[in-house]
Amino acid sequence: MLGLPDRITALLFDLDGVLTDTAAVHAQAWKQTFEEEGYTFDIATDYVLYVDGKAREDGIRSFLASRDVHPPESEITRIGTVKNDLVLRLIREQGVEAYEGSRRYLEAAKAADLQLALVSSSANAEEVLKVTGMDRYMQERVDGVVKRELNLPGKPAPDTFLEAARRLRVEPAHAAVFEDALAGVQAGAAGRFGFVVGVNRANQAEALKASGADVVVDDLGELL
Ligand SMILES: O=P(O)(O)OC[C@H]1O[C@@H](O)[C@H](O)[C@@H](O)[C@@H]1O
Repeated sequence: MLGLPDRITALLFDLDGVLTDTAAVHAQAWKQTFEEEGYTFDIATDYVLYVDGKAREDGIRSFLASRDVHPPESEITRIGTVKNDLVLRLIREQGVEAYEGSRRYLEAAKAADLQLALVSSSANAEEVLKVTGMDRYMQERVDGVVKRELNLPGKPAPDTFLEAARRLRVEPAHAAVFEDALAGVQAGAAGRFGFVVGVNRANQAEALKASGADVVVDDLGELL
């Protein structure tokens, strides 16, 4: 059913790039922020490898470490605030669109009585989910704010996905993970979830497979 093995009863969705087109906005905001800080920043490599899918501070730490820069926490927080102000401004200016295929998929999953949860690294997930009206599909939300409150390690660690499964009272083996970021697919594989769907929005089907995706699609509508 829905392109998933029969054992799957719960679906855990990433947000930016899986349900909404906000991944590109985040990438653009990170590029502008790091370039203003004096670094070269390539979306196809730097964003994909070091920042995509990770919590804000983890992304900053990981990108700067790739340049052998290891700043104090105050500096990480400062850069994070600059980027967040920018991404919120871009989102306000450009608006947020939910992918039509994803909306249809959520609708079908609800109709099939599957359990649904959102698992996003973003501290802005609640707002983004709400403006698209997709919050009504989700029984649970483990986002960047919850991650901070519970002090959970972020993606590529599996902990945020495991927390969502725990809240839905489902074993990881019976839950499927939907992710567009390499760090997110790695988290799904590390948590031994029953199925990992890689959503290829950035021409990286092979890398998603190599990171642990069981199947790779360009759009969730393909699974219907
Ligand atoms: O800075 P935020 O909104 O808390 O988001 C953190 C991360 O959230 C992820 O969903 C995005 O893929 C990243 O690009 C982003 O950096």
